[in-house]
Amino acid sequence: MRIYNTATRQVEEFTTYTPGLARGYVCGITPYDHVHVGHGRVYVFFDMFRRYLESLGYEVRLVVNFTDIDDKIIAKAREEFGPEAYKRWREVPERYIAEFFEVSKRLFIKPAYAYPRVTENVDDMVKWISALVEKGFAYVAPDGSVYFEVGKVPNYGVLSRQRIEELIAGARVEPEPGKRNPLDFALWKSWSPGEPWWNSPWCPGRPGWHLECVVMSTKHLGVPFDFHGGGADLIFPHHENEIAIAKAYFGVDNFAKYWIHVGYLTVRGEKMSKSLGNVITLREVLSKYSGEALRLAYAMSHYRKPMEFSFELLDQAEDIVKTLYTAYDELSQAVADAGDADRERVDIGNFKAAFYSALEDDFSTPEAVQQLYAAAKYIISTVLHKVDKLSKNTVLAILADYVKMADVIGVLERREVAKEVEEAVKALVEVRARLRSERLYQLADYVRERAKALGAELHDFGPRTYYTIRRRG
Ligand SMILES: Nc1ncnc2c1ncn2[C@@H]1O[C@H](COP(=O)(O)OP(=O)(O)OP(=O)(O)O)[C@@H](O)[C@H]1O
Ligand SMILES: [Zn+2]
Repeated sequence: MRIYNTATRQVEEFTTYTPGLARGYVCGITPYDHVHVGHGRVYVFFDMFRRYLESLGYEVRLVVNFTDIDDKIIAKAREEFGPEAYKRWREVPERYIAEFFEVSKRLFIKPAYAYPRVTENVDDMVKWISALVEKGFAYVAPDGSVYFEVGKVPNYGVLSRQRIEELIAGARVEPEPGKRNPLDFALWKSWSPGEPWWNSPWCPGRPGWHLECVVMSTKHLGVPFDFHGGGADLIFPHHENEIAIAKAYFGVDNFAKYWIHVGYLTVRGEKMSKSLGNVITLREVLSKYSGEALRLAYAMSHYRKPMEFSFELLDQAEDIVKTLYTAYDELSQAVADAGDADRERVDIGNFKAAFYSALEDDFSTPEAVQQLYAAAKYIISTVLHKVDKLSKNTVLAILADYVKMADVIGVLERREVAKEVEEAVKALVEVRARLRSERLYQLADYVRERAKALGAELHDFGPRTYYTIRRRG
């Protein structure tokens, strides 16, 4: 398969350092407020990418961190707890990390290999900084902060394709007292009154963001590893600076082979973000729509393009989810009506081929979703009508191919239905069949209406009746 690599600005063949194993790191949230639909786009993308790699046979180790100490967290704690902030600040990240896990579950995001937190890795970070100072890549400022000296690494700017001179001229980074060069960035930030702090050889303080991600990723994944990603806003300076640190520390050219960046989720063309005040939280969306509908909505845009969020898009996606379940439920029931031999040729091979080749080509989920949806509609319009002319093996093979595709996108995650519900609906189907055989059509229709009101839709295929059960929650 081929994927776009920000480091080379090219769509490249994806191969891993260790055959059969894919190791990746995604920059996690700064847990100082509710997770929003923009964040969701990044984590759902990497979950689909992971599922796709798994479908190709890879073992995937995906690490997602939490930046659980940061200026924004401190500010939020002060706002909430006033003078108590110094003691209670940890409640802020704890609350939003819990929320992240809650919505991840409802979005059917598979658990990561590890979820490292900055506050649990400060000792390692201090060791790294000492080594970087010793190697001459970092210096201690008068206030005890430690800065990384960007000019000491060759090719700074490789990822964002910028030259140091241009960056300085562009004045995109504010000069700060204590820095030798405005592009230098803090590896260790000295403590200010009222802030949380950790001990270090230089001064009490806390680590800097760029260092944190290099330490945590390489700790869990080794060096070099296969892919590193996040939202497109992280290319510069965050990922650029991660690369510079790793280059200095390990002497490797690039500590991750593929750099994968997800485009912005926008509202009226603007990036959804806290600072712009146009945030829609995942909790809000997931109180009205299924996690599967949101996954489909994300998948309907190519990951590198901006995606305009709307509730109409979610309505549309929810309808698709319903069709996907109808095809799954009814095809599962139809297996029992299939015979021993195929008297007709029916398969979903063309949808399957197009589905996988779309993903193979820079992960084109919009095309893949179309193929999955087309397969569902074909199952409903054609396969279900012909099951009595097909062998069980054929029907089972179609079902298996269909489910495998759905598993990559992460839909049909609620396919298990409680046995009691299933039995109750079956009983209604039987009663209705009896009524029809006794020509009591009005009563038969009544049963169907009641079943529908309770969340079970009955569909007739000649003498056979299949049903789909509405998923809740
Ligand atoms: N609107 C968005 N579209 C796509 N990705 C986003 C969006 N907002 C944030 N991200 C990504 O989500 C991940 C977590 O981001 P982080 O917690 O740093 O939030 P943030 O960018 O500060 O968002 P906000 O400004 O809304 O607080 C990052 O990879 C970031 O690039
Ligand atoms: Zn990061």
